Amino acid sequence: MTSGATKPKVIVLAGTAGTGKSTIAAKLREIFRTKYPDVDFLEGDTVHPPENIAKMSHAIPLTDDDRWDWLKKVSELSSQSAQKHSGLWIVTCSSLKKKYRDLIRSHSPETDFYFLFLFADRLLILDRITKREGHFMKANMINSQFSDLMLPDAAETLASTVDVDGKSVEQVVQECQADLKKFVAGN
Ligand SMILES: Nc1ncnc2c1ncn2[C@@H]1O[C@H](COP(=O)(O)OP(=O)(O)OP(=O)(O)O)[C@@H](O)[C@H]1O
Ligand SMILES: O=C(O)[C@H](O)[C@@H](O)[C@H](O)[C@H](O)CO
Repeated sequence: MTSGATKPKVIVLAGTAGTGKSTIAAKLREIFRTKYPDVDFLEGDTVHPPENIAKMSHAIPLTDDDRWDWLKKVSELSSQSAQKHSGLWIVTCSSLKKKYRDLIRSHSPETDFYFLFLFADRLLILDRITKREGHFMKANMINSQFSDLMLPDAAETLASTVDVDGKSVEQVVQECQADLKKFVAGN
């Protein structure tokens, strides 16, 4: 646990496949290292059970039941990492539905989670995923990702959405930093 009354903080880079979660997580890590030297990020995809990866590789969308244990693991591992590494951690995790975010939060109540959604229109994501090589997630999964997607509304606290359409990585990073300013500085 970190000192004082501050809870450990986890930034969850959320959104459908191909929105730039890993790209932006790596940039934010470099930025936040000036204040949190030990901060790093967990790639949520690396803790999926092999059955989930096999399903997605065969273009079979995951169900809620496929996702529960994975979401608990994402919650646990990132919360523990925040506690061990100067109080801040980053994780990439689609977190598509509100009930998934609720589970991540309630599974590690000792930690504050901020869900930062990256969002772009389906056609842009389709184009990116079609061009991306060597990833298990293929373009034929995009429709199911969008039908599960439930962006946070104004009533959901510690959550926001950055529209990435037509924006460079640098522009997206700037908007993410602005959204996270209060969360990261609030200690
Ligand atoms: N703002 C941007 N402009 C143009 N291309 C981008 C931008 N952000 C990311 N990309 C590119 O889009 C592709 C998807 O990015 P990335 O792998 O970071 O997304 P992701 O959300 O982590 O995907 P997944 O969840 O499927 O692993 C990559 O080829 C990346 O280089
Ligand atoms: O909830 C899901 O369906 C999955 O997490 C996917 O979103 C992928 O793991 C990820 O985005 C990689 O493309």
